[in-house]
Amino acid sequence: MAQTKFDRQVEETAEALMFGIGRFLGGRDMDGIRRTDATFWHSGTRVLPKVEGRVARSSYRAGCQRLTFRVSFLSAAGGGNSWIWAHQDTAQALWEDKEGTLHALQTGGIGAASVAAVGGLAYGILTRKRRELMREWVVPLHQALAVPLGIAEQTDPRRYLHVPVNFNDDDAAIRIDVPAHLRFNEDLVADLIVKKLALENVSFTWRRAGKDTHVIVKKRHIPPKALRLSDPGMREILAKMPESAPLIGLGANKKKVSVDLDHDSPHVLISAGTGGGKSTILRCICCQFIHHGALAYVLDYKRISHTWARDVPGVTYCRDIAEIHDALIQLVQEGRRRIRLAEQLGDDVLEKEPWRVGPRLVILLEEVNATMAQLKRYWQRIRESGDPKVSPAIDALAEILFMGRAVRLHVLLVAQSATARAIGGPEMRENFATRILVRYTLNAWRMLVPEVSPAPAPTRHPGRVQVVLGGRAQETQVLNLSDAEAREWAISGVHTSGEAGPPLPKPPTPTPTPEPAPVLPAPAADPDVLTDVQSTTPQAPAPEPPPAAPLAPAPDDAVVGLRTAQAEHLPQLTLAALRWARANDPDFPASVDKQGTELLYRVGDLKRWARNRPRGAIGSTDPS
Ligand SMILES: Nc1ncnc2c1ncn2[C@@H]1O[C@H](COP(=O)(O)OP(=O)(O)OP(=O)(O)O)[C@@H](O)[C@H]1O
Repeated sequence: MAQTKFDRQVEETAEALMFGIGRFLGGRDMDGIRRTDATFWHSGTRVLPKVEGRVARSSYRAGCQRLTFRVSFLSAAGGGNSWIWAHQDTAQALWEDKEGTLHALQTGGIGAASVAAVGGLAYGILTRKRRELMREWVVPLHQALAVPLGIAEQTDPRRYLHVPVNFNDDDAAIRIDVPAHLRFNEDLVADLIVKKLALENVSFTWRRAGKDTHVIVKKRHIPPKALRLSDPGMREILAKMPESAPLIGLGANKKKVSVDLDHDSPHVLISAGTGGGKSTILRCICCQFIHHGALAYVLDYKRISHTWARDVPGVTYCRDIAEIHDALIQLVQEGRRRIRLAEQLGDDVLEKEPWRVGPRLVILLEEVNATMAQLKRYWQRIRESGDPKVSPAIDALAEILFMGRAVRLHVLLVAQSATARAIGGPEMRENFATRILVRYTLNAWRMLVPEVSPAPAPTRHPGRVQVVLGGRAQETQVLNLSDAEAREWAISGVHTSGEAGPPLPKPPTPTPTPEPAPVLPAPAADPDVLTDVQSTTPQAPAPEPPPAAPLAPAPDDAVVGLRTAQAEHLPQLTLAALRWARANDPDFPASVDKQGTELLYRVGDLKRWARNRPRGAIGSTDPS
């Protein structure tokens, strides 16, 4: 007898029901399509060939996990129904008192929404790094590896790319599950991993046997974990570094990493978040320059970043904004003088005797973001009608940065966030061919080092930095000199031994700025110091300057005892405070003469000390 249409429908429905129950119990996708290589007992790792469209995460779960979830869900739903059934009276009461129920639901809803919002925010913050890892490294790596490995592109990268958040740390291990058929080019895959994760000096350990095929990627030849002057051979390495190329630290394979100001880049940019080790880097570089006879200008608006440089011969420490302003203007004048001199000397002479333009001048500019803002504010305060709007000190810095290596003026600039605006425009950043980045964000990297992409993952390892030069980033462990070591290294060089190198000028004393300060402060206290720094005649490296005609001493050059100084120049301080400071403050100026038993001091020195002294600290000399 022929089957009726109704019979066929019944049969088809029964068949579909049977399959549905089978898929439900087998933990398979309910539409019957097998999308991943998951089995009942094992989770899947990749999407099967020819599967189209997005694959849900649940498709990767093992069948037994999905079955457990389904049964639990049904039990919960059944439980809800049975609660209503068992509590019919309560349910009815809620239904009858609709307003009360709605009110309770509203209040509860607001509470639940608040909890959800706070939870969502916390989740967002806690998973920020992981999301960044996925977006910046894991997904791009997957896009590069999918085809060479023969893995479907819809595959969830997390299933086979096991990349830890801090994968650039020394002991991190990256594991990549590869297809067991091994029909792929291992060299190509390894190359893509290195490129896409911006790795350097890594080892690959392949496991090819059996089902669990994978490769483990680890760093090898890592830079030293820490680097101190007391480490074996370090002093010798430091002593052998060329005068123009101080050591920054050691890279992988103990490779020396340095910056050559004569050949690589005349200026250096250091970009780091707070506590990233900026002062340590500057200390390390700067003390080596001073060791070789350079003059250093520390422009430190934070006042205490480089206590090691206190009283080191050849160092001018400018702490307050008036001093920094004056110093920059003085330095640009010196730069212009050197340009003229370089023109006279000609390239041939300079090639052989670059020191002819004068000793190397190294300018440490700390916290450029804050200092620039302060320089602007200072200029607005002291500027008079007819003066230019832009601070001449900011202009001076820009000019120095454009002066080039021949004038031997070098800026080591530190920025927490080296935005173009902070350092005076995007073109200014181009003057820093060498950039040292520490604890950077990816945005900072893209802004400062667009030529190196992708960015190497930052690490929190103390003293570990990326030194970028010529389109290449080198991971480097910075030499960590203590204050005492830096000081000792700085003063153990030509400044004190009087060895080779140009004769040392007296470091310029920036003009103390009276209130109101002068409009365009000339380097009044010592106007010719920088212009005296070097002979302008090619034949004589160290001629004695002709004896200058005696000048009437400027008011700040007057020499007085403490009592007179307090009464006439420092009325804001008490005599007791001055005496206390003389006994306790290491920055208190040295006496220049004696009258009977009374020590005499230069007025300018006392005024400068008074402006820079720590305020309000315990044991402060501040009378207020
Ligand atoms: N090369 C290094 N080796 C080991 N530890 C280092 C190194 N550089 C910095 N550190 C550690 O980081 C700390 C902060 O360093 P440093 O003072 O140089 O940072 P900073 O960026 O100047 O800080 P701040 O922003 O507070 O001025 C140091 O006390 C030290 O513990």
